Amino acid sequence: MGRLRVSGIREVKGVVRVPGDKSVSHRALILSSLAEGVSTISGLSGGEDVAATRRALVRMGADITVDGALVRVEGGVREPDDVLDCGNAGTGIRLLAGMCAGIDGVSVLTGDRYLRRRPMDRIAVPLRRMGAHVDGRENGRVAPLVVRGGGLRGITYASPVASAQVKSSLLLAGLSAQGSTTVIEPHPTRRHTEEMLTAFGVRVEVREERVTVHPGPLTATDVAVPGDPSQAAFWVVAGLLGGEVEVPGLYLGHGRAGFLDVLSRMGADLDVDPATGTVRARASRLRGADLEASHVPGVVDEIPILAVAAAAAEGSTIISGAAELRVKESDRIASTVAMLRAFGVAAEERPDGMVIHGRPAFTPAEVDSRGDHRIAMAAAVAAIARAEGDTAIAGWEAVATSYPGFAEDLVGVAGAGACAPADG
Ligand SMILES: O=C(O)C1=C[C@@H](OP(=O)(O)O)[C@@H](O)[C@H](O)C1
Ligand SMILES: C=C(OP(=O)(O)O)C(=O)O
Repeated sequence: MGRLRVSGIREVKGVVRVPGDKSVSHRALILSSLAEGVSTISGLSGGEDVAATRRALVRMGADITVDGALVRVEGGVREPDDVLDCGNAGTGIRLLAGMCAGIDGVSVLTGDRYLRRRPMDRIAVPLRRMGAHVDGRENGRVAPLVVRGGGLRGITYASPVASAQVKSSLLLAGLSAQGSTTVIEPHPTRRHTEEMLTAFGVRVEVREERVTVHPGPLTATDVAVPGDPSQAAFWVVAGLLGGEVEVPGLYLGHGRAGFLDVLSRMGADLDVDPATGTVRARASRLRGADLEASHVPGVVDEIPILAVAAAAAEGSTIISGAAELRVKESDRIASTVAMLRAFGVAAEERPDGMVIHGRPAFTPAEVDSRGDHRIAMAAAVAAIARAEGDTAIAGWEAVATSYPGFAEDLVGVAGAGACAPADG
C-alpha cells in the first residue's frame, strides 16, 4: 500500500497489544544463533527488519524454524554463503557486522537505499581496532560493508556517540576476542544486549555507561520477547490527545521508558504498572517540555511522536542534543519538522534538534513518510487526534519494517473508517 488516508478527528479508545520489541527480537535471533543447542523465542517482532536479520542468520548456517507463535533456533554460524541483505535495519546491519567480525571468513552486508546512506564508520573504526578488516563504500563509511573476521583482541573503546547499536556491535565481536572488551558511552543507552548475554550465560559487567564483556560460549535458552515500548508510544500519545488507551505487556526496563517520563513532565495523565508492563493513558492537557542530550538516548525513537504531543501542547518545546536523529531511516529532524508543518504547526529545525510551537488544532495534511516508519505512524496519530478532515500519508509501506498491523490496530481503537488505503 502506497498511501494511507486517515480521517480525524476521532476518539481513540481501547486496549492495544503492540508487536514484540524490535531491539529484543534482533538480539534474541542473533544470540540464539551463536549459542550451542536449541533456543526458543516467543513474541518475536513480525516486522521486516527482524525478518531480514532472521534471513541473514539462516545464510550463516543457523537453523531457524517458525512454528506458529514460537520460533525455534538451533545455533551454529559460519561464513555466509551470500550477501547479507539487512533491509532497512540499522540495528540489524550493525549488530550482524559485529558478529561477523568474530567469525573466520568474509561477510558482505548491505541494505535498502535508506540503510546504504547511514553511517557505518562508527562500528568500522572500533572493529578494525579489534583486528577485523572492515571496508565499504566511501572508505568504509557506508554499506555495502565487507568484513573479514576472526582473530580479534579485546579493546577498551570510548564511543563518541551514545549508541546501543555501536555498543552491541562491539560486545558481540568481543564474545570471541582474546581478552575482555569494554565500551564506554557518553550517555547510557538501552541495555538489551547486556541483559540477554547474561541470560545466555555470558559474563557481562555493567557500571553506568561502562560495559565489559568476557569472551565465552553462549548456552541456548528460551526468550519471551516483551511488547515494544517504542510502538506503544504512538497509542499512548493518541490516548493523551483524545481518548483512553491501555497497552499491556511492555518492556519498561533500562533506557526504554524515557518517553513516559517526558510525557509526565508534559502533564500527562498516565498509570504505569511495572509488574505487568501496562501503561494507561487518558486525555490530558499537555504543556511543552524541553529535551536535552542526556534525555535523547532514552527516547531516541520516540521523538517523532513526542513532537506530535508537543505540537498539541500549550507553549513551546525545544529539543536539543539530538543530532543523531539526522542519521536514522530519514533525517528525522527534517522529516519531523516537515510533517508537523504539513499539519499547520509552527516548527523550526535546529542543527541538533527542533523548536515546536503548540496549537490546539491541526489542519488535515498531505504527508510524505520519506521512507521512515516512525514519521508515517506519528502522522497517523496527529491526523486521527487533531486534524478535522482527511489526511493522506504517502510512503505508508515503510510501516511494515516495524509494525505491519498498525493500520488494523488504528481501526481497532478509532473505529471502522478511521483509515483506509488511498489511491495515488
Ligand atoms: O540497539 C537498538 O536496538 C537500537 C538503538 C537505537 O539506535 P542507536 O543505537 O544508533 O542510537 C535505536 O534508534 C534503534 O531503533 C534500535
Ligand atoms: C532507528 C530505528 O531503527 P534502526 O536503527 O534499527 O533502523 C527505528 O526503529 O526507529
